[in-house]
Amino acid sequence: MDEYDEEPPILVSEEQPAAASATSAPASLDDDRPPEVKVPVTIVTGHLGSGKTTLITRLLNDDKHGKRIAVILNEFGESSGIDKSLTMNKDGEMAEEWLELENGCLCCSIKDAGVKAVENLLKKKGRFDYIMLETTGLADPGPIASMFWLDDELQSEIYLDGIITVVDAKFGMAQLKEHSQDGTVNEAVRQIALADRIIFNKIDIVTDEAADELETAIRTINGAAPITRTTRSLVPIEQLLDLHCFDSVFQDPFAVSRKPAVANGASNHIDEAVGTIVFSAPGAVDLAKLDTWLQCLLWEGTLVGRGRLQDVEVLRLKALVNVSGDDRKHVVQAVRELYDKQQGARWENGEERINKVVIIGKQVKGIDFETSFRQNCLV
Ligand SMILES: Nc1nc2c(ncn2[C@@H]2O[C@H](COP(=O)(O)OP(=O)(O)OP(=O)(O)O)[C@@H](O)[C@H]2O)c(=O)[nH]1
Repeated sequence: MDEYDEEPPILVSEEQPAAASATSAPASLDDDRPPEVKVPVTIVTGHLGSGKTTLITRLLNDDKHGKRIAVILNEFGESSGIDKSLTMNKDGEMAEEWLELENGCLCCSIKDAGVKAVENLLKKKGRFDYIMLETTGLADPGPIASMFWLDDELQSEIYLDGIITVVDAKFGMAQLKEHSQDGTVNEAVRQIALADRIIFNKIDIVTDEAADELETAIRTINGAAPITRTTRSLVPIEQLLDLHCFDSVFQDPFAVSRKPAVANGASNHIDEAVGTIVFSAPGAVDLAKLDTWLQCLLWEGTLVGRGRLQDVEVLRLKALVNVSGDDRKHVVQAVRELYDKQQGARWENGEERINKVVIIGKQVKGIDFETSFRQNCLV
């Protein structure tokens, strides 16, 4: 694979001064080693009891994938089939013990799936070739995802493959309807908004109508992530691992987003404010203009040519862009105010060079991002 060997991706964050950030920030694929050397990390998130541990346990017990997966679990669920909690509290410090399974997989249960756990895991590099990281049910996966962009050491060793969100078919609707005390987007909605793939689990205990209603609500929030209905988180491995959601061209979100977003007013009681905007625009993008556009949107909350966006909060942005003078596709990924640009594969001969943008966030509906993009990002 030589797609990533020419130009480092750009990483920027609000904390970094804008002038320094875009060119000098560490890049996730910017060293000399081919990307294959880096270990992929998949974040598995989802509300309490949705089936995350069930999903990961299946993967651990499956030896057909031929991977030595290292799993960081927040805690072992009853269903894990692993009857030993491996976290011990030594003098107030968390000590980790890694359990090696028969098929070579490694497993560790900790209270906090943060940088430290991954750093400790990397000391065992060579003994695994994939990392699954389960967040707690109430976690916002945004900061966890961005730690793989922000931490220099981590991102030279590993890359974020994707975020998988498990949704509970039985309680998912109630979880989406919960209103957070401070009026911010609740965690269940956030977890869906950030997902690259959605596992719609526990289908066995709901009616088709209830499942359809919830799927419509999910689709209203995130119109881009493919949804797979499952029982006991049973999902083909190729829908979980090696998705390259963050560093390659995403699957055509246009196909799923064209589905009708709302049926029977299904989403009327959930946090309606969160939705997905998808648009495409022909033409070539000027990278500097695109940076300005993204920074205004993600850092300042303004849309170039339109001014301040009242109450808008971008939770996730993905774009495939045709950069002027470059025969490779560029992929933009943002999780809240952090964004990352990377070169992808070459445009095929005869392929239509079109820019595609997906924006998932609060109060984004009805805003004309497309016109602003066309007028301010193209050469
Ligand atoms: N009926 C039914 N039960 C399921 C399904 N998937 C998981 N469960 C059960 O739901 C419970 C919670 O599953 P877990 O996999 O532990 O969920 P989790 O998301 O890891 O839970 P937390 O770690 O508490 O957030 C367990 O008792 C599972 O056996 C399903 O598809 N159908």
